[in-house]
Amino acid sequence: MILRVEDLFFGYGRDDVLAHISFEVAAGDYVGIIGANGSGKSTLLKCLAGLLTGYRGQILFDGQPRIGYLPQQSPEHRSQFPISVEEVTAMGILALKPHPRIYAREDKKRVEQILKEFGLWTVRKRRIGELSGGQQQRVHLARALVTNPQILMLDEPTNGLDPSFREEMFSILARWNAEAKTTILLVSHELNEVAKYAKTLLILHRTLQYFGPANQAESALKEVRKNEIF
Ligand SMILES: Nc1ncnc2c1ncn2[C@@H]1O[C@H](COP(=O)(O)OP(=O)(O)OP(=O)(O)O)[C@@H](O)[C@H]1O
Repeated sequence: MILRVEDLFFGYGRDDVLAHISFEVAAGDYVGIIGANGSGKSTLLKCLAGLLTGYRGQILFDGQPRIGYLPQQSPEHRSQFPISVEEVTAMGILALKPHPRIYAREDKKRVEQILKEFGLWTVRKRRIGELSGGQQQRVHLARALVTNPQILMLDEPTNGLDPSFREEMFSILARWNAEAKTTILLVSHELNEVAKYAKTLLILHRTLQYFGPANQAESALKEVRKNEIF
């Protein structure tokens, strides 16, 4: 068990967006989080990533795992910030360091390694905003993975990407899950891909509708499809 959630409640205002959420994630699992628009998926992920406080209930990790987080981005929010691919990736490492944030030789090596792995080495000096949407998302993923996190949380990472980049994103995640044993929590609307790659499904609609093996989620998935919430 790497993560346990016990009777989680969260509301932005008076009404709860999440209620009575309890589940346990085993180390090395790949959890697909699905549900209708507004069902609380991003909110749940932000609570788990430590970005939202003020929830009730418990979110317990085994030890202090490094967490990689990829926020939701829409194509119209692509970065115009004048920062290079290499700098964005290095920020993944620097963000974890205490002040003063010294960029050591081994950090530079690690950044080089991940940029090469993600096919970004040749564009490392380019401003991130000059890249295609798919390439930008690859940079964000490299930034989230450069510290070898034990848990990777992603909020609709294929949003706005064309099918070839979508497929690439799903296979990169599957490879990290299989080889590096990275535990993955993925919010996605790509129901077919999630059902194909995730080992566990979490279906949310303010409360937990289903949490269990993806290959036994047939009737829960039928319900989701019947209600045309995708
Ligand atoms: N910062 C916020 N302040 C107030 N309400 C919010 C905020 N963020 C989300 N909400 C509300 O909380 C509810 C759940 O939103 P959330 O973004 O978690 O859903 P979601 O399942 O991720 O939706 P989508 O699939 O559309 O991304 C929605 O009713 C939304 O309007």
